[in-house]
Amino acid sequence: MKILLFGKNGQLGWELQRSLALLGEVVALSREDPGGDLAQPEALRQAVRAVAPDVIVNAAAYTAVDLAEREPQQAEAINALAPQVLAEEALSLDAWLVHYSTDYVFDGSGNRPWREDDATAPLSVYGSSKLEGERRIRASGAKHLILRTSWVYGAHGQNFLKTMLRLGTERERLTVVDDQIGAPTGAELLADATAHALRQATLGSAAFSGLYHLTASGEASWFDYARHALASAHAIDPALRIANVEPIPTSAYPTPARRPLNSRLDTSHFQQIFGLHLPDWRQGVDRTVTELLARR
Ligand SMILES: NC(=O)C1=CN([C@@H]2O[C@H](COP(=O)(O)OP(=O)(O)OC[C@H]3O[C@@H](n4cnc5c(N)ncnc54)[C@H](OP(=O)(O)O)[C@@H]3O)[C@@H](O)[C@H]2O)C=CC1
Ligand SMILES: Cc1cn([C@H]2C[C@H](O)[C@@H](COP(=O)(O)OP(=O)(O)O[C@H]3O[C@@H](C)C(=O)[C@@H](O)[C@H]3O)O2)c(=O)[nH]c1=O
Ligand SMILES: [Mg+2]
Repeated sequence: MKILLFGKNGQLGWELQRSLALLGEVVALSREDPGGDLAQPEALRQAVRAVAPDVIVNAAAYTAVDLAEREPQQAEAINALAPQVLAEEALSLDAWLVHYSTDYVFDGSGNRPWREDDATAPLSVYGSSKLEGERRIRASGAKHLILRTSWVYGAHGQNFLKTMLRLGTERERLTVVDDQIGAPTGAELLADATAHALRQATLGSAAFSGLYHLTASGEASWFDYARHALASAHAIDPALRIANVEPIPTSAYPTPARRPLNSRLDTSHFQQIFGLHLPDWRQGVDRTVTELLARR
């Protein structure tokens, strides 16, 4: 099996290079490689045709949530138009397309975990552009796995966990929002779960094609997450001085983009269809904190 991976240097792309290698030959591209730039649809199309993969995995995206409010066209080009091109090419090759989406497609109302068929209503440009990418893939007729995830972190790349470990060891005091609730999800878990699901889908049938929610289990506010990460770091290295983390409402942390309050995703469909267990979010956070501290 031949797999074409886009966005190989992102948090998730990095981990996918490892996980996908067990499934077949992986051709991995970054934005710098010819045909690897999602903002150049014609070159992208030619790259897919030249490789003629059995599976396309798209880990590239425009992920700068606040900046997207000022760059809606760039966000749309990368998060919506490029996925459509990939889907068109997947259809003509009869290949699978694996793509990722986000909790930010929801408006964050209520407190029940969102199911795949719940109504979407993004609050941000990033969320709208990701939703449009989903729609275009679903409309294409290509076999696809669209995996909606949330709050991704990893040892490779930039994320909230690394920011908290940095600020939390530089400052005396950190204030973090406690009214946005979701599930921190490790890029490692996401990549491994993708490979397991993809193996079943490719050995199985087009009946696996669809939209799935895929996150770690349990729930946390950003405040819970920050506090847990710093406590975990302190448990590993008691000599580390860590900030006092204080809860604040979203209203006390103004940002250009609005973010959902309820970002909980119901993953029971994914767990049931693919027979996979999703561990509690703390497990991956603890492992990554350990890895990051060992690197110092
Ligand atoms: N991060 C998160 O919290 C969440 C992410 N997701 C989704 O998961 C997927 C993976 O995200 P994640 O790994 O965390 O994101 P990252 O921001 O870590 O990685 C995204 C990658 O896409 C690359 N990229 C950006 N623009 C282009 C372009 N024009 N052409 C080619 N590559 C480009 C980036 O390259 P460069 O570094 O050069 O910009 C980067 O390597 C995305 O679909 C994202 O929307 C969903 C929920 C949460
Ligand atoms: C740095 C910082 C952030 N915050 C808040 C702001 C925000 O509400 C929340 C998280 O901040 P970030 O900017 O890291 O989060 P953000 O970039 O919005 O993260 C999102 O990225 C995209 C790509 C996704 O798809 C989402 O699932 C989600 O992970 O924490 C604090 O309250 N205190 C702080 O010191
Ligand atoms: Mg961010």
